[in-house]
Amino acid sequence: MTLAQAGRDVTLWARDTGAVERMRATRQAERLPEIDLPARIDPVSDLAALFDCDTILLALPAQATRGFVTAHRDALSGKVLVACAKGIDLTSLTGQTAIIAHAVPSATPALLTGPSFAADIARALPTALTLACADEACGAALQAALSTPTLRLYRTADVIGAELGGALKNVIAIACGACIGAGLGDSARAALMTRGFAEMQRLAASLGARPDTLMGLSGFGDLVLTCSSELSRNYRYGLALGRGESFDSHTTVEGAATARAVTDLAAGRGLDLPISAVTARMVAGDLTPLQALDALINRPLKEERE
Ligand SMILES: NC(=O)C1=CN([C@@H]2O[C@H](COP(=O)(O)OP(=O)(O)OC[C@H]3O[C@@H](n4cnc5c(N)ncnc54)[C@H](OP(=O)(O)O)[C@@H]3O)[C@@H](O)[C@H]2O)C=CC1
Ligand SMILES: O=C(CO)COP(=O)(O)O
Repeated sequence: MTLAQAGRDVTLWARDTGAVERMRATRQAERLPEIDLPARIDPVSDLAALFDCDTILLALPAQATRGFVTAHRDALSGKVLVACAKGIDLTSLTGQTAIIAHAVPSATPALLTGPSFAADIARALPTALTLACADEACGAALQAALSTPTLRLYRTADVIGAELGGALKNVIAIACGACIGAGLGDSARAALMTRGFAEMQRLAASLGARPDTLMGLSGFGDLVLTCSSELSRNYRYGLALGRGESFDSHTTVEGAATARAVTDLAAGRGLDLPISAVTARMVAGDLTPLQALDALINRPLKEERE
């Protein structure tokens, strides 16, 4: 939307042919109601039109990326593939760019991440994001190509740090939602955000991320947004857990699978990540929010820096 508003031509592929036909007819997308699609967006359901593009932004749910890039590895060969999903793949326990590099070694993987709700960007509200690419020349070219008058991109070569920030904050957002949903208060949420951020930094460091990346838009920035806004699906899912309510199982809640992946990664590295661990157990239905609180608050006392 923002690229087309800025005068660039965009091909928008989706697998649902009915949804594509409705987009072409109404010039609106069902996921972004009441916002008109600019004329420069061309909605298509034909994969050949997608594969005509040299640069492709992949905005599938994180657990679907591996299947998609593997199924289309030949057609994606040599492309610049920009992952937009925020999650750790449960099968490989890797981030989105590693999945792309594994499935399509000739492609250049990159990542677009940071604090942003799709509806805000589509409405041309000001937004700042992180563009991560290990290939610095390609990263600079993408930064220029994808920035618009309302979307300001910052660049980094620390892809691991950027993707871990975006993935891990979703787990903490579920915990924060559960905290508020269970009536535990804003002070408790601030504690969860802060100690959750410490867990994000600990895991990211052990996987080779640069500490300053976690302090940026893709880490701290997105954590703040997702743990405090009811526009976030991860936060709303947590709210439902906290209130003991059901939640629409068709809604994409990336932190649910990533909480499990984080538990596996932490176990393999001997890391203690208690908030992520109880969140994974809440998501699995093994722990109520009050049992999770009990497990966290009664842990042995320690220094804050540990
Ligand atoms: N929405 C937002 O504000 C933001 C989202 N993101 C991230 O973007 C990613 C996608 O989120 P979002 O777009 O909101 O999710 P949605 O659930 O709204 O949309 C996912 C889209 O992916 C399609 N899809 C799912 N599986 C496949 C598949 N195997 N092959 C092809 N298409 C598939 C769905 O198609 P169908 O309708 O046919 O199921 C749907 O069009 C997530 O990782 C999210 O964290 C990041 C920042 C902001
Ligand atoms: O990543 C997002 C905001 O930056 C979107 O958050 P949700 O997936 O929780 O809706």
